[in-house]
Amino acid sequence: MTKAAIIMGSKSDMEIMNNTSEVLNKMGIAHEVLIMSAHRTPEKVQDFCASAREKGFELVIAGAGAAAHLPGVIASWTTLPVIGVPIPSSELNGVDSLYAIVQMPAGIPVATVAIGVAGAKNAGYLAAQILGLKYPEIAQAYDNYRNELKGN
Ligand SMILES: Nc1c(C(=O)O)ncn1[C@@H]1O[C@H](COP(=O)(O)O)[C@@H](O)[C@H]1O
Repeated sequence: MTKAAIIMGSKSDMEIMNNTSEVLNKMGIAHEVLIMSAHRTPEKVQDFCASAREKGFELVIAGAGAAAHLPGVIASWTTLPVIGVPIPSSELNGVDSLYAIVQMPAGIPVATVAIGVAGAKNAGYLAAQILGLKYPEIAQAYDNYRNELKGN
């Protein structure tokens, strides 16, 4: 059953956010990949958030670049946990998106990971750690991965 949503502000973010998909697949986490923008398609964001929990989503990973309001806006519309991935898509190379995503006001958190590919991968692993609290098979997949790392 689908547990996570990967959302990005533009299809131009896909190359980086594919890294999150790959990790979720490796961890056995069924997910949907969606494109929507707090700036360009605000109603789509609101509609998604309004029904996300009842559709079975348990966690949202949101990637955006430049003035990256998307993760914070999603966090404002839903109480599901939101992980934010800063995308280096502008002249400021993702520092703009990092600051936009990480500097949420108290009370409305977005769990912010590093800029770019490393952050996109870590968003997937963090999702596995969170969902692993409920699903033993996901916890096991993440443990297996960590044990693989020790072999390198
Ligand atoms: N930060 C946002 C939002 C948003 O926050 O709602 N919507 C699109 N974007 C970002 O704009 C960048 C450029 O997008 P285009 O390549 O489509 O011009 C992308 O990195 C996207 O995430």
